[in-house]
Amino acid sequence: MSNDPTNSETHNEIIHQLRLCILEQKAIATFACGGNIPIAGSSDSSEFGDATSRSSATVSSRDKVSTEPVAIRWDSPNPGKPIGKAIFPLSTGDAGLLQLVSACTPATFGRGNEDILDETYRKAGKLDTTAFSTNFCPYACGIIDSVAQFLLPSIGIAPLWRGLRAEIYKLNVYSSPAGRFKPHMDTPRSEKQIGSLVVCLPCIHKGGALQVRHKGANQTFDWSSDKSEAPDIKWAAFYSDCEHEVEEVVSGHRITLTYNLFVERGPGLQAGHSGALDAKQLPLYQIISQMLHQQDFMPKGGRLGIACSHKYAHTHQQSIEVLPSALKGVDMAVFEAFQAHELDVSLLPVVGGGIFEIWRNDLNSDWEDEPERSHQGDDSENLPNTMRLKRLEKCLLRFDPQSDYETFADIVEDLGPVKEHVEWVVKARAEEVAMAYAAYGNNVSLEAVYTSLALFVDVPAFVERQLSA
Ligand SMILES: O=C(O)CCC(=O)C(=O)O
Ligand SMILES: [Fe+2]
Repeated sequence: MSNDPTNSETHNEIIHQLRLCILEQKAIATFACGGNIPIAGSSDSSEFGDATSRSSATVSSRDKVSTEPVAIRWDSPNPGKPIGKAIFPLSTGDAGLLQLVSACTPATFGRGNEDILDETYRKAGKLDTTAFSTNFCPYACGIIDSVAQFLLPSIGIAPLWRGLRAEIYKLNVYSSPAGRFKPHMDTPRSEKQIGSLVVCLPCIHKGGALQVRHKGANQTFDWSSDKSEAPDIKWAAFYSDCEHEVEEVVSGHRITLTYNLFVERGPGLQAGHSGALDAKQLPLYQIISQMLHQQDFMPKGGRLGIACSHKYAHTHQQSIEVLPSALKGVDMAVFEAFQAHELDVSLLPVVGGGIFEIWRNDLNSDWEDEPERSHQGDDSENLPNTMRLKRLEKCLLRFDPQSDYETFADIVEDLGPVKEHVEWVVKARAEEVAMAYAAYGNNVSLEAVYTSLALFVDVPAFVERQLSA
């Protein structure tokens, strides 16, 4: 047996169990959900709206959920008729439909830091929110409540920012032939953005399935419809760091409203009683309990590292404020399971190029207070960690004109590794590490970029552990 207690068999077995449990949670975690809402009056439609999780479980509402026909009004280029109007469901050939389609302008997308119009990558029409209005409300028909349940489950730590707010973003039309949007991530518009919602208005079309992917798993939302079906509204929501694409539309027009989803302070959570889920029921909770009870597991204490499954929108000022409440799905579950044992858990950006380096800091500490120093020459190895984080934050703002760094490798080379021992339970894959801004986004954003985070758990020495359960 090894003399080094951190390499004991028990230690290794516990790390192994933790890893298996976290990976299993990641593999079954929800990253997208969707449903349908009948239009009031189309009584032969399925009676209830439903929301479908990744495991295909169907959640039906007891109360009939339906919505009024959806009106869209838009600024029309026709001087004789400056406001256009269409009421959905619409049928192919409807004059209002053709006017709406022709009022749209071509939709662009973000590639690197450029706004691109390339119809081989994205062929769609768009109206900005300044150019249209609608009576459709995703709150009134229960979509936002369903999305919050699937994508923002609240557990026990009384996060203040666990409400969900939807902000309408665009009206899009994907028409045959060739309407499509190839793989991309949705560009975050602030550090509070957690997801995207797409609402498909009833208009007959074929093709145009939305594919959403995360960690090798795929969910398909195919809203093709024909005359034999009662018209309804279809919707899907997903974490916006998930890669997704709209396949080619082969006939008709696929008309959507898109919304950005933000975490906000939620009423009811402020009192600290979210209560929806019990952290003690999380599978990971028991394994952590066993871990803490083992005398030869980190007897002198130590630090565990667990790479997050999702990427997070990062801005200079506010990301510190919103995390951990903006944690997505499985990342929140892992966070909660450790927090429920009253362990210190911090969330830090992870940077690496083959090796993994951590820019260590307590995100709550005021690193802006650190005195400025000159960083010339090779002094960067000696920088205090607070300075490293400060400089990293600057670099993460890729569009910051002050930043001298051209590539991520430059930053790593300049700042050098932080030599702190971390026992990695789950490592980030090299290609996922650091400034994981999407090469293809649905827009160019100067406000926020995606970054990779890891959870770091400080395990106290055995004699200091508070062993309850
Ligand atoms: O229409 C859809 O299903 C998704 C559209 C999309 O990905 C986007 O607008 O960014
Ligand atoms: Fe998108």
